Amino acid sequence: MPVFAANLTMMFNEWSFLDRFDAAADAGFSAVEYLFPYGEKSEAIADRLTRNGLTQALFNLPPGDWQAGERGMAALALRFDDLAASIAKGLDYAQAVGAKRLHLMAGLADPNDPVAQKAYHRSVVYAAEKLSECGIALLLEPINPRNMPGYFLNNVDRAADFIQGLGLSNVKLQFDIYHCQIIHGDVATRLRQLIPMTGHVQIASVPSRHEPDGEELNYPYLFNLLDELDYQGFVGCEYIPSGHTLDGLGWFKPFARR
Ligand SMILES: O=C(O)C(=O)CO
Repeated sequence: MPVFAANLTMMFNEWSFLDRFDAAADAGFSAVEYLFPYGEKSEAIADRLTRNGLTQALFNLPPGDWQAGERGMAALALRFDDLAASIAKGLDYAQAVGAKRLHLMAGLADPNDPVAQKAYHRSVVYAAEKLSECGIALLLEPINPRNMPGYFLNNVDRAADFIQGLGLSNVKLQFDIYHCQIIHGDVATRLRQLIPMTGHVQIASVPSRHEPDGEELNYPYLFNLLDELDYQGFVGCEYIPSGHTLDGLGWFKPFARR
């Protein structure tokens, strides 16, 4: 049975950020993820996790200036020093909250630009080494160009080739089924091929990015497939509830911790 992590950036927005941990646990989740923890003290997050018996599945390393439109720095050759500092900050948080997976965002850059490709390679190798010293996996996530126009890592197959070519044991694919369906389709076949290198899965309906219980993907089939493939990681619920978060959790009832 998949283990679901509530995405506290998108779900439980009816509560303040720290109270979302309590709300997710009350709703039966045993794990959480979110984009960024950096607006809170790591001790406060660690306290919410402990009191609720929650596992911190994943979060993102700092992405540069998000408000100004940055979406990561890994492919930006001129931002390497900022990237190195951001990895140190992310690692401090990860160790405080016990996270074993961190997502490195690539940034906005042309995927065919050799300068960006070289910068991305350098950044990923550097980040992988720093994270491996702490026993943490580095996740790379292809994101569809409709949600994030101009994003460097916008193709699942290219990301998989890149990870395979690197051959670093702690670098893993973040397989967001929503993004994969929009970019390529053929999700089940890609899951079968790529599950050995997949360190985290995320879900949402397509095209609306709502609860995984309608529209063009058959999630019950895909959840069974993850079991059949013996996927041992978390499944992050990175979806925008279509109404109140709790009203949309019917799909989750059979999986909820009691
Ligand atoms: O936009 C997304 O899908 C992300 O997970 C960004 O980290």
